[in-house]
Amino acid sequence: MKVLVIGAGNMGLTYGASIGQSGYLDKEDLMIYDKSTEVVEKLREKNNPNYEVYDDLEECLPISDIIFIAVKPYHNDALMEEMKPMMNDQQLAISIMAGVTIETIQAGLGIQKVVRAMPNLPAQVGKGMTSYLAAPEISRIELWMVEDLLNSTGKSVRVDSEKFIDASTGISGSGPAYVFYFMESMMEAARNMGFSDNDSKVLVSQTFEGAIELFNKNKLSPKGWMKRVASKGGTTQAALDSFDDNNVHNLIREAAYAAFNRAIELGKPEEEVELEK
Ligand SMILES: NC(=O)C1=CN([C@@H]2O[C@H](COP(=O)(O)OP(=O)(O)OC[C@H]3O[C@@H](n4cnc5c(N)ncnc54)[C@H](O)[C@@H]3O)[C@@H](O)[C@H]2O)C=CC1
Ligand SMILES: O=C(O)[C@@H]1CCC=N1
Repeated sequence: MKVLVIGAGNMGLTYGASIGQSGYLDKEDLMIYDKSTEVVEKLREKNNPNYEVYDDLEECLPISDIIFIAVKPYHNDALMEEMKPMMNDQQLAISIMAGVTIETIQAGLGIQKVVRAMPNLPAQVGKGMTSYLAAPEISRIELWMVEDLLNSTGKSVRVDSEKFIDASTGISGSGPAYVFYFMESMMEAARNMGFSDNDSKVLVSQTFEGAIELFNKNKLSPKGWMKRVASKGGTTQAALDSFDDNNVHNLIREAAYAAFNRAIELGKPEEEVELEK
């Protein structure tokens, strides 16, 4: 089996590295292609032992069995136009592009076997969360292979409609940025209180790490944990009351819905949406 990753950016390189390290494939069976000469040159300099780097789609696409599409959604139309004449109906495409529907990819590539997946950036450290949906034309055996590839980056959950891919984009896909937003705000508060940059970073990152570990080791809900931290009339309660007074809970929910809605918008035909290029 030969796997091709198209787009050697944040996510494409993550799949290259994770699948490569998983040992599923020999070096010549894992290929990465990018249309940017600069990106390809840099990658070749690094000489990764787990995959081959290509700068010509005609050399790598026709020989691939599974193709990851990891370019930005607004580059998809041009890419699919280039790919279509070289595709055959036995090939299987896995798209990780936000918003782009299975139907769009099937029509754009002229194939039926399409998986739409939504990973997230912690995939880079093997802690990714991916939701995915497979077209009915994909066999059970092919689905196992897809799952193995996706799970090389962390955990995955299979969903039964595209709505849940867009919804998970608003939760786990974009979610790491919400966590970083929170971290940035706490680090800024620490710096304002007089801590050095480094101490602010350690105070905040260890707090996040500890809280997540507690959460994962116990069945207590986040609300339950909040109660354990907060003493009656104490400091935590003062902070939580400030969150409530400022409606932070609803603001976070609204932000997640903004991402969900944007994912739906990205899936509409280009003329209906003003895309940022
Ligand atoms: N960054 C993230 O946290 C996540 C991104 N995604 C999705 O992953 C996709 C890729 O995102 P990133 O890796 O962040 O983007 P990126 O900008 O880091 O990488 C995209 C790469 O695609 C290449 N490219 C563009 N057009 C091409 C073409 N026609 N042929 C070959 N290569 C081409 C670019 O040169 C670039 O190296 C997006 O569709 C995004 O929606 C999904 C989940 C999380
Ligand atoms: O911001 C984006 O559109 C992509 C999808 C999820 C994370 N990054």
